Amino acid sequence: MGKWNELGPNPLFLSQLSLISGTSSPRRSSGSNSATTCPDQKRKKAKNQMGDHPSIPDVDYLPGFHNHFSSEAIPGALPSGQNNPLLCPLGLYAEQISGTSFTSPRKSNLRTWLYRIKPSVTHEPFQPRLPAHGKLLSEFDASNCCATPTQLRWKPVVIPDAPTDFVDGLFTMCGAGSSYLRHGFAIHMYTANKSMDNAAFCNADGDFLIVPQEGRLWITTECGRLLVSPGEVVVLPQGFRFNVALPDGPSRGYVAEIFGTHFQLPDLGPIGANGLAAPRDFLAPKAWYDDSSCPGYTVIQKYGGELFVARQDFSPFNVVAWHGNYVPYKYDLTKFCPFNTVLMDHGDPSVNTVLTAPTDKPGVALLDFVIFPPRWLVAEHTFRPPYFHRNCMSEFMGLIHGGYEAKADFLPGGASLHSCMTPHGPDTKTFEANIAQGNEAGPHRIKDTMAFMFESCLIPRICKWALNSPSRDPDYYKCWIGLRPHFSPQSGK
Ligand SMILES: O=C(O)Cc1cc(O)ccc1O
Ligand SMILES: [Fe+2]
Repeated sequence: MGKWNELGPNPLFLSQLSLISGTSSPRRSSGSNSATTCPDQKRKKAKNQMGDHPSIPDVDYLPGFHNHFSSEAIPGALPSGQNNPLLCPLGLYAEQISGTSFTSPRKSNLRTWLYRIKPSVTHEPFQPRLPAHGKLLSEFDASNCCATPTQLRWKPVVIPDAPTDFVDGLFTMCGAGSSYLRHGFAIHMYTANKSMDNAAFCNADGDFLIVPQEGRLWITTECGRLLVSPGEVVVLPQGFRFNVALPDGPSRGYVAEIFGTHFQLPDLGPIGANGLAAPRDFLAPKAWYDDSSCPGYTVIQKYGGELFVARQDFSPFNVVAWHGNYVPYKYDLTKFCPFNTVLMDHGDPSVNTVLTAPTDKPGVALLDFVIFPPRWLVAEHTFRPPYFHRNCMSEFMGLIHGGYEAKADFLPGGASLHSCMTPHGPDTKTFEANIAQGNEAGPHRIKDTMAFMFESCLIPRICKWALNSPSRDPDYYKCWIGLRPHFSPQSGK
């Protein structure tokens, strides 16, 4: 038996893993900034009162995109007038986290100053995490992946019954480039059912954009805490340590990872100064800290696609105050303000870009995050669903809930990949249904849906386990086979 079954981890492997790593019960933080011992006992009590999953306190956020924020869990914890005084207020340590090179132009420079109880460096040496995870990649070449131009679709991956946390439940689907060379992307998915125990994850390779599809994520970061529900997305920038707890248990979702750049808001061009995703709808956490000493806490670092662990005796979420513009943030997709045609023709999907990770070529994205939200379709004498097309960019799609306007059989939690120049478009059912409506179709509101696309200028290589997965739909191509000629040279139209 292998370490993994279908696209997820093998239960036997996971139980061995938790024995080896010595983790036991899900870890929640002490909550209020005062504990001096490991908060496991407190957490277990809270957990029993709440049933199987952690309770979520009310949290509020700082609005704005890439703003220069300041946040203090204790008033006066931020030094005034300088970043690293000889003695910081409250006896804290000053630590900077850089998201861009020190010398990046000011308009793209990202960094944050963290004021913490102990500095991050206070840990034992990193060791390879054993047994090897085996299903995460950040280098994509012919040795570990396959290339195929065929249209690919996957059914929703079953969430395992065996205890699986966010890290063990992550698996790469496809990607291109290299985290070492700071250019590329990876698309992962996750299925999980339990909170991370006494552990934080830290991705040295790139930024994660997480799209939960089932189950909320209660994410503790060094800047504070975020509750992320399906329908919202969260960006965890390169280098931040975070813990993912699952208040609803079974969880599934998608992750786009980008190497060498960060997400930004798209330019709006002729749309003007407003529209699409508004900066004020992006929410960063407020400072929150956990001063527990906690023997056996592990930091799991993804570095060059491999996982390493380091032990320390305290919670890494010990930042009492911070200021800067390099922060985790979340965004509620229902806040998106879509623009589109008001007369004819189907506009290109780029008009629905929420966030873009640029390359050095103007207008060419390493990775665009595009959504297909509820909206009115009003175009006259127009085929309204997505057109048939071949795109020089590659398109990975997922569905959070509802149906997708181009595909009758695309399921929430499923995925599809149409790579560079691979033909695709509406399936036979969608095409025939729209043609049958004729030119008289009135305004139509697309409702109760949220599909999305990760679109990249790089050609993705596909992980072997994704290609061979039982979740893959071998009959996907049949959705177009029924398209028949409507050609009628005598009709004049
Ligand atoms: O292929 C897809 O379904 C995504 C898509 C949607 C759309 O409205 C236009 C082009 C496109 O690639
Ligand atoms: Fe497409």
